Amino acid sequence: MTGVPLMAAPLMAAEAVLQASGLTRRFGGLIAVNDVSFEVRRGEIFGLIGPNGAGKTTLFNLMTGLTPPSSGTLTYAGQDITGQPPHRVAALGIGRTFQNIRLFRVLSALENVKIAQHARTTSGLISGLSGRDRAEERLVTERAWALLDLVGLSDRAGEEAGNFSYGDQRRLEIARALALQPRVLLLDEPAAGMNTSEKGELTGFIRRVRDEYDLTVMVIEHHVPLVMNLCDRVAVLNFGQLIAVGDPATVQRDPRVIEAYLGG
Ligand SMILES: Nc1ncnc2c1ncn2[C@@H]1O[C@H](COP(=O)(O)OP(=O)(O)OP(=O)(O)O)[C@@H](O)[C@H]1O
Repeated sequence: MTGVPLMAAPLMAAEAVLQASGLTRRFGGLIAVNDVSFEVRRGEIFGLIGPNGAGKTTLFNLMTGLTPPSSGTLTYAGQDITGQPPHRVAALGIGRTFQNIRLFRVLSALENVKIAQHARTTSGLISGLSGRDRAEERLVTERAWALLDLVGLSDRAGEEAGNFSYGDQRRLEIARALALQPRVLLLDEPAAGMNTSEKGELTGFIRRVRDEYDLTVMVIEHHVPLVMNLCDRVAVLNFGQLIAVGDPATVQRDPRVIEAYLGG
């Protein structure tokens, strides 16, 4: 995988955007992700569920370059991106949020989104913050407002991110991830810490973001009813192995899935 420039290729409808083939990750004697193969199709919302420690976050880390696989391959829009570092994976169009919120808590919502965008602009973070390139800075600010508007936080743009509720922080994280203009968005437990009404709004919100940005979405979520309602297809991991993939109704009836969740 050296010397070949990776280009973001145009995606066709109904094609596989992401393809994992035999993805495996060992940590010493533990196999956290074990020979996992699946594909995510363009435009779908693809859920990833499984009991604690099943390997879901490790799989996201493999897909975003944070953790290199022990074996197996990952293809994005027809290109082999196995083992690419996180910044290249992000530049190719795979964005993500994290289970543990990673906002700059003392910066405003607007500044958080602007900083994320500077990862993509020529002026960069430092000159962006000092306002050196004014034309680009104006564009970055306009885009940041548009993203805050999309996630319903434009009326709180000046507030420190650390003061926001979990729900608002998670929506701000999504705005930050979108600032990198991804085609695929991986959401790691977006409902974690949300109250009931925030959870209730999440399904409509994620669908709206998917539609407006023409995204493919992959989501890890523990709240099974939410996943079943939100996702077009669902994959289930158990002890690192993929035990089911399919539409929510079929997966929910699968005896291996029932056993994994209820312990037989
Ligand atoms: N860096 C690491 N070093 C060693 N073991 C790890 C590492 N990362 C994950 N693991 C182990 O791999 C297994 C899968 O962990 P992972 O966090 O991917 O599961 P998960 O399905 O996301 O769990 P949860 O739902 O609790 O977040 C666990 O046994 C975990 O302890």
